[in-house]
Amino acid sequence: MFALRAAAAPVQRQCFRAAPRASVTLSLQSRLYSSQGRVAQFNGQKDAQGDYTVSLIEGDGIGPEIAVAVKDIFAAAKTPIKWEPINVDPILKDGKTAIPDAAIESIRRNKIALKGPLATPIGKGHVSLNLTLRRTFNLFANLRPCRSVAGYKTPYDNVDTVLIRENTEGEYSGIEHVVVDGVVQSIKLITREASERVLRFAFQQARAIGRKKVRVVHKATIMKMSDGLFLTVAQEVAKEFPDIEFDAELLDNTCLKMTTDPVPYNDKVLVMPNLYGDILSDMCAGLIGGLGLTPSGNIGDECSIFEAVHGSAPDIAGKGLANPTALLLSSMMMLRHMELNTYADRIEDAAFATLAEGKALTGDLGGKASTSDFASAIINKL
Ligand SMILES: NC(=O)C1=CN([C@@H]2O[C@H](COP(=O)(O)OP(=O)(O)OC[C@H]3O[C@@H](n4cnc5c(N)ncnc54)[C@H](O)[C@@H]3O)[C@@H](O)[C@H]2O)C=CC1
Ligand SMILES: O=C(O)CCC(=O)C(=O)O
Ligand SMILES: [Mg+2]
Repeated sequence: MFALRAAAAPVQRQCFRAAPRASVTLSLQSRLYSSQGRVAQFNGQKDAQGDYTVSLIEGDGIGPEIAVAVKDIFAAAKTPIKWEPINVDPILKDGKTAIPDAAIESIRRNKIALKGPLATPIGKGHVSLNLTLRRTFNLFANLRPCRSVAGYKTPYDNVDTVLIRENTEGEYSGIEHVVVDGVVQSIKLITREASERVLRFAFQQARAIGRKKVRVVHKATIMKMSDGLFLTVAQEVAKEFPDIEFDAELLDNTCLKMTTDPVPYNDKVLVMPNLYGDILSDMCAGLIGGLGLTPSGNIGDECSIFEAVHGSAPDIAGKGLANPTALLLSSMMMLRHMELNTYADRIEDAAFATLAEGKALTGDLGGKASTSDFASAIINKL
C-alpha cells in the first residue's frame, strides 16, 4: 500500500548518523499495510506446490544487493513464493521506449511483481522505465506509507503518513516538445478519468485503514485548470464517502507544516498529482531517517508492482552499504496484498526488532553493518 534526492541525501545522513537511539515509540504490532487496507484484489494462482510466482525486477545500482537480502529473508521464512526474474532493459517499439514482451507477459501472468530501482538517464536517453511500467500496466495509484522506525531517533518520533500519488499522468506524462529554438514546452496532463480513479482509491483506502480524513494536496491557485480539475473531481468523489472527512491544502503549505510537525497528518490520507507525490514522499522519508526505510506499492486493477521509494543510489552501489529495509517493507506490502499476512507479520516483526535493537544497522542509520549483515540479523530473529 510508499526529488530532493542527490542534493539532500548527504545532508540527511549527516544529520541522522550520530543520533542517539530513542525509546520505542510505535507498537511493533501496528502494521504498515494491513490486508484490511487492501483495496485492489489480487487474483494470482498458486501452483501445485502451493506457491505463488512473483515477477522480480532486481533493478540497477543497489537493486541486486537489496534483492538478494529480500530473497534470503523470504527463503529463511519459508515464504510460499517462487521468484521469476525478468529483464526490463528498454526496447524501442514504434519509436517509443517499451518494456520487452517477455517481461510484460510475466507480470500479466503472475499479476504481481517486486521491483528494485531502475535508473533513468538525465536529459537525453531512454524515458523512465519506472514510469513506463506504471503506464504499461495502468498502475493508477502509488501508495507510499511512511512510519517512524521504533528505536531510531529523528527529530520526530511519531511520523505515520499515508501518501497516495496519481501514477500515470500529470507532470510525468512525458509530453514535451521544442516550440522554437530556446523555448520548450512540457505538458501536464490531467484527466477526469485518472483523477477520479486515484481519488476514489484514496477514499477507499482511508476507510479501509481507519483514517478519518482525505486531504488533497494541490496548487489549483496557480494551475487553475489542471489542479483545478483534480480538486473539482475530489470534491465530487468526496460526496460518495460521507463517513470520511475531506479537505484540501496547498502543496507549499503542506511542506511547511509537515516539516514543522508531521503528527497532525497521522489521521489523514494525502492524495495528489504525480510530481507532488514524488517529491513529498522523499520529504516524508527524510522525516523518519531516509530513503532506506520507505516502501511503496504501485496498485492497478489487474496487477500491482511493489518497490521502494528510493532510486538506484549510484553513490553507494556495489559496496554492500545499502539498507534493504525499504525493499523488504515493500515486499511486506506485497505479501499482505496477496493475503499472506502470517509471513508478512513474522518477517516485519523480525525486521523492526532488528532495527530497534540497533546492533546491525546499515550506514544510513548510523551503523556499520553491511546489507548482508543486516539481512542475517533479521534471519536470526525469525
Ligand atoms: N522508482 C525508482 O526506481 C526510482 C529510480 N530513481 C533513479 O535512481 C537514480 C539515482 O537517483 P538519486 O537521485 O541518486 O536518488 P536515490 O534515491 O537513488 O538516492 C538518494 C540518496 O539516498 C540514498 N539511498 C537511497 N536508497 C538507499 C538505501 N536503500 N540505503 C541507503 N541509502 C539509500 C543514496 O545513497 C543517495 O544518497 C536515478 O537514475 C533516478 O532516475 C530514483 C527514484 C526512484
Ligand atoms: O523514474 C525515475 O527515474 C524516478 C521515479 C521516482 O522518483 C519515483 O518513482 O519516486
Ligand atoms: Mg521519487
